[in-house]
Amino acid sequence: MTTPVLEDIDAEFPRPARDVVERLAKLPAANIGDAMDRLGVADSAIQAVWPGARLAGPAFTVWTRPGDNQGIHRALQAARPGDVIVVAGGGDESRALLGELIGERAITLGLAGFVLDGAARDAEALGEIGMPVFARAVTPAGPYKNGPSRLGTPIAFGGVPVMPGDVIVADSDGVVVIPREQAAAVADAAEAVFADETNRRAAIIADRSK
Ligand SMILES: O=C([O-])CC(=O)C(=O)O
Ligand SMILES: [Mg+2]
Repeated sequence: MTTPVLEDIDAEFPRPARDVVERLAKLPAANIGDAMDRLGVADSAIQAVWPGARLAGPAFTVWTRPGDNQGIHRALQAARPGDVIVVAGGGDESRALLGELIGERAITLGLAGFVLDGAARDAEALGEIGMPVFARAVTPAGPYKNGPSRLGTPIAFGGVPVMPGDVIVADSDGVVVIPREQAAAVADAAEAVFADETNRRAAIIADRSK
């Protein structure tokens, strides 16, 4: 399989409408999962590496050899502001694929954040700079940088298929993947779930004081 050249990925990257991403960004991942028949939820072992991290944006997909971050360095040259870099890293927990240096570069580029089917490091510093990162583990062990890697291809992420341009939403419950073609319909359905749960919660609280 050949690797598409970076310029082609940037030109052809099928990103979703920005307003749909903004609507999904306001919703809990749990409500979005419920709105997709409770599917599209990545492995629950993939969690925020600092408390309160959340992100939403179009997926810029990376496949990498486990424990190797060449693909992330390449992605930093091709991703656009607002993108979420989604890394299929084989579930490796032994080597951190990124830390605060890559986090700082992502801030410069205006990226929304990273979700890793692999590990991260420098978790405290990532929290201090406010760069959202979701990972399977944290470890001080650093990555190799030799590849191979692939950008902009379909990947499996935490057991969920991800195409470039699918919408990623992640919060303190974990990571959900919304297929790009369904994003507007899922936003409608998830807003309805959120409204219903808000009303039911208010009713539970009202009952308490009776
Ligand atoms: O050294 C690396 O490639 C990963 C790392 O810790 C950083 O990005 O800060
Ligand atoms: Mg570091």
